[in-house]
Amino acid sequence: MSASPITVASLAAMKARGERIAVLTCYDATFARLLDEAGVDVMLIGDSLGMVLQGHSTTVPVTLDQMVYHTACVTRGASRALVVADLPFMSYATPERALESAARLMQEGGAQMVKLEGGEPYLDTVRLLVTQGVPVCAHLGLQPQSVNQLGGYRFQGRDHASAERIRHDALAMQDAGASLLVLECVPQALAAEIARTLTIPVIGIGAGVECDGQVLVLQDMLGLNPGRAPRFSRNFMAAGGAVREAVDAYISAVREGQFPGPQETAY
Ligand SMILES: Nc1nc(=O)c2c([nH]1)NC[C@@H]1CN(c3ccc(C(=O)N[C@@H](CCC(=O)O)C(=O)O)cc3)CN21
Ligand SMILES: CC(C)C(=O)C(=O)O
Ligand SMILES: [Mg+2]
Repeated sequence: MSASPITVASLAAMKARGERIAVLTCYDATFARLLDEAGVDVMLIGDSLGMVLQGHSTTVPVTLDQMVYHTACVTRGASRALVVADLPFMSYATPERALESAARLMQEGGAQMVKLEGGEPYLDTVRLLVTQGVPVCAHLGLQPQSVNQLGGYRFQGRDHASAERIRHDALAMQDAGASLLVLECVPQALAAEIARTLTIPVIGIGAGVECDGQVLVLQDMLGLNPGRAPRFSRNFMAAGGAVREAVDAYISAVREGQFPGPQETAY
C-alpha cells in the first residue's frame, strides 16, 4: 500500500492501470483514521449523513454548515485518502452559490473535491468551479436530492431515453472538466459502457461490478442499518470480527472485482 496521498491524478492513473478504486462514506475523525489506515482510496462526506446520522428520511434537510462541520472532522483524521464532500441540497442552485459553497467545504472543511448531483443544467457550474481550482465529482443516475420529484429511491436508466440522457450527461460532465463520476442505481451494462467510454474514473453504487470503482455508505457495509440498507449493499461484518477486518474485506473485494456480485446487482 502506497502511503503517498491520493490525488486526482493518481485516481486517473489507477483507472489507466485497471486498478479498481475503493470508496466509502465517512462522517467523523475516528472512522477517517480507520479507513485511511485500511487504505481506502477516497472518503466521501456524503449528504447521506442526513439519513444515517440525523435520522431523516431523505438528504434534503442537510445544510451546508453541517457538511462543512463533518468534512472538517474527516479531514483531521485522513492523511492518504482523497476527501470528497457532497454539495448539499440547494447549495449549488446557482453557479455563484456553488462557488461559495465549494469554497467553504474546501477552506473550512479541507475537502479536496466536491460532488454535485445533476447533468446538463449544471455544466456551467462545473466549468466555473473547475476554472476556480475546485475538482468536481459529478453524480448521475439516481439523484437522492431529487427524491421529492422522483417519488422514491428508484433505479434509473432502464428505458432507452433515460439511458441516453445519462450517457450524454456523463460525457458532457467529463468535457466540462469533472474529474470523477458517481453512477447510482443504473443498469450494469450502461455503467460498464460509460466507464469504458470515459477517461475519468467512474465509481458505481448499485451500478454493477464493471465500474472503475465502488462506493458504499460505511454504516450499510458494517451492517449497522439492518432492514434499511439498500439491496445493492453488502454486510461485510456478517462473518463476525472487527470493523477494521470488515473494511479490509470490502477494499479487497472491490480491488479484486468480487464486489458487487450478481445478487447485489440484478434487482
Ligand atoms: N444508508 C444509506 N445508504 C445509501 O446508499 C444512501 C443513503 N443512505 N442515503 C442517500 C442515498 C439514497 N440511496 C438509496 C436509498 C434507498 C434505496 C432503496 O431503498 N432502494 C430499494 C429499492 C427501491 C425501489 O426500487 O423502489 C432497495 O431495496 O434497494 C436506494 C438508494 C443511496 N444513498
Ligand atoms: C451514496 C453516495 C454516492 C452519496 O452521495 C452519499 O453518501 O451521500
Ligand atoms: Mg450524496
